[in-house]
Order: sequence, then structure tokens, then C-alpha cells
Amino acid sequence: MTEHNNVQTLNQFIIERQSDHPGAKGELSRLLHHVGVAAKIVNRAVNKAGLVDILGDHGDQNVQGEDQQKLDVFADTHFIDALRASGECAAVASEENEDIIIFEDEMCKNGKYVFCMDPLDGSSNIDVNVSIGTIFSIFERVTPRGQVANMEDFLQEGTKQVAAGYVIYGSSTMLVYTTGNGVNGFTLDPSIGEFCLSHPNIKTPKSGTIYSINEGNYINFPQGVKKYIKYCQEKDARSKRPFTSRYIGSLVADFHRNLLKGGIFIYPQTNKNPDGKLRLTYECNPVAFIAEQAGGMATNGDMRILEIKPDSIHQRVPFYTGSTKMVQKTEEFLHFFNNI
Ligand SMILES: O=P(O)(O)OC[C@H]1O[C@](O)(COP(=O)(O)O)[C@@H](O)[C@@H]1O
Ligand SMILES: [Mg+2]
Ligand SMILES: [Mg+2]
Repeated sequence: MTEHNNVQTLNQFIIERQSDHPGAKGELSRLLHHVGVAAKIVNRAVNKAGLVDILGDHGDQNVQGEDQQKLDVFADTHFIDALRASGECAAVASEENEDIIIFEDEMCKNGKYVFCMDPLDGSSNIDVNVSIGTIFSIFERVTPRGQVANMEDFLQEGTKQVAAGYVIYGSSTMLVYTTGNGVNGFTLDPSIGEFCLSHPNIKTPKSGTIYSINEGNYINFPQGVKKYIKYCQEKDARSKRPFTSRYIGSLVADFHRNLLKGGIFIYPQTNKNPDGKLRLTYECNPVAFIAEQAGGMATNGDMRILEIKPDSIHQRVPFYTGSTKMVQKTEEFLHFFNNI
């Protein structure tokens, strides 16, 4: 196995790319650096999860009515601590907290950014050693620096994101992010404890042969989605169908696979969840920013996810994302069957 000596670490890359943003003073760089620090702390716990008391229920429920896992709370706590320590973040919205967490100390009150996060994505897979992740989205605040941040700072369209990304705790641990100039992936090298550039300038294929959806909810799906699944399963050599069904049940892992190989991830509205299951501000917006920056697409079946103006930090939306031609085909089916 050859090790690459001229690897670029995340910190080197962040500083080098600072020049992409005229007038940058390093605030976003410091914030991204602290995201990397928190990801390493969570990664260390995930890697030895069975050996430390971090598996299983935490005993409380979050605002979504879901049983919080110990690792949900561990990740939430450590990301919040790292964001506060950065001094660049004025407040945080998290899946694990009903309200926004406002940092009151002077340094953070003067912070330029706010942070939305799903500290631990794929919670149903934590105890069974299947890939899980962290998802994040960063906005420049709209309230004046020096004042305490408020909800207004978080209810911005996804098009206003200054950075977004995810960490995948899988067979290797990767951090994938964008600041609006393409998508880059970094793999954690445990021997040096650094994220190193391994996937520069990720581009997703315009079309693919993988579809990812929880077919266990099939009877509750809109007609258009049911028809699209049938379309994926029909034989047609010209369009390489039947496609392959792959579903891990962790958004980060399902999206990451399809991003690299080409494919579509769908979590539609269902009779049970008329607005879908996934949350706009800390799951769909950041993933959508990555998808678009990699040449893919992300919609609610009708409009760009990034153009939806959130009305609450825990708002749910139907989610269709991945290779452009596959998302467009799904929208055709949804419109044809008037599901939109
Ligand atoms: O079990 P289901 O209904 O298919 O839902 C799986 C989806 O729910 C999620 O687990 C929700 O995220 P959290 O684990 O962060 O709550 C996604 O990662 C995943 O895509
Ligand atoms: Mg999630
Ligand atoms: Mg979560």
C-alpha cells in the first residue's frame, strides 16, 4: 500500500481556499477547523462504541418525539462545545434541541455565523455498526454582530448557506463539504489524526443506476413515486434498467454512495408523514447544497430545496436528490400523477 507523502490536510486546504472569498478574515476557516475537531472527537467514540457506554437509548425524547440515543447527545454536546470554542458562531440549531442555543459570551455574541446541525444522522443504525454521520449548514447571521442571535438568523433560504457538509463515520471517516466553489472530500488518517484531501472536486454522474428509498412505506407513497419505483424495476437495456435498489437507512451514507456512483435518494411525503420525514434546515439544505455543487439536483418533488424559505428549524420536507436526470424523471412522474 503506497502512502501519499504530499497529502493536503483539511486545515491547509481551508486556509488555501480562503482566497476564494475576497475580504475573508479567517472566521469561516476557524469555524470549519472546529467542525473538524468535533468530528474527530465523535469519530473516536464511534470507533469504540461497543467498548464504552455510548450505545443505546439516552432515556429522553427529542422535539421530534424520537428516543434520543446516547451518541445523539454525545455528538450534540461535543459539536456545541467546539462551536462555542471557535468564537465565530453566535448560535446553533440542532435536531436534538427544541430551541436554538444562543451563545451569550461576548466573543460568540460577536460571531459572524450561525450553525444548523444534525449531530448524529442515521440513529437507527448506531447500535448495529452501520455507517452513520453528522450533517451541518452554516449561514452568515442577519442580526447585527454584538447582539444575541435569534430565530431570524436560522430561517434563511438554503441559497444563503456560506458552507455545508457532512461527516460519514463508515469503514473510513470522511468529511465532505462545500463553500460554494465545488465539493471536496477528506479522509481521516488515524495515524496522523488529520483529515486529508482524498476526493478533490467531486462531481456526481448526470445519471445512475441506483435508487434509494424505504420501500417498506410503499403503500403510503404518492402514486408518482410508486410509478417511478416500477419504472426503476422494469427491464430496458438502453437505459440500463432495472436499476439496483440500495437503502442503508442513514441519509448521509445513502447520499454519499449515490453522490460518488450516480443514483437517486428519495424520502417522499407519505400518508403518515404528509411533509416527509427529513428536516429542511439541518438535513435537506446542507445535502442539497452539496448535491448542486457536485452537479446534481435536490427538490421537494416540485421546487429546489434551496429556494424553500423555512418557517421553523425542525420543518420537514419531501426530499428527492441525486443525479439530475433521475430527479427530473421522478418529477415528471409526480407531475403526471398530480402528486404535486
Ligand atoms: O427508517 P426510515 O423511515 O427509512 O428513515 C431513515 C431516515 O431517517 C434518518 O435516520 C433521520 O435522521 P436521524 O437519524 O438524524 O434522526 C435518516 O438518516 C434516514 O435517511
Ligand atoms: Mg438525520
Ligand atoms: Mg440525527
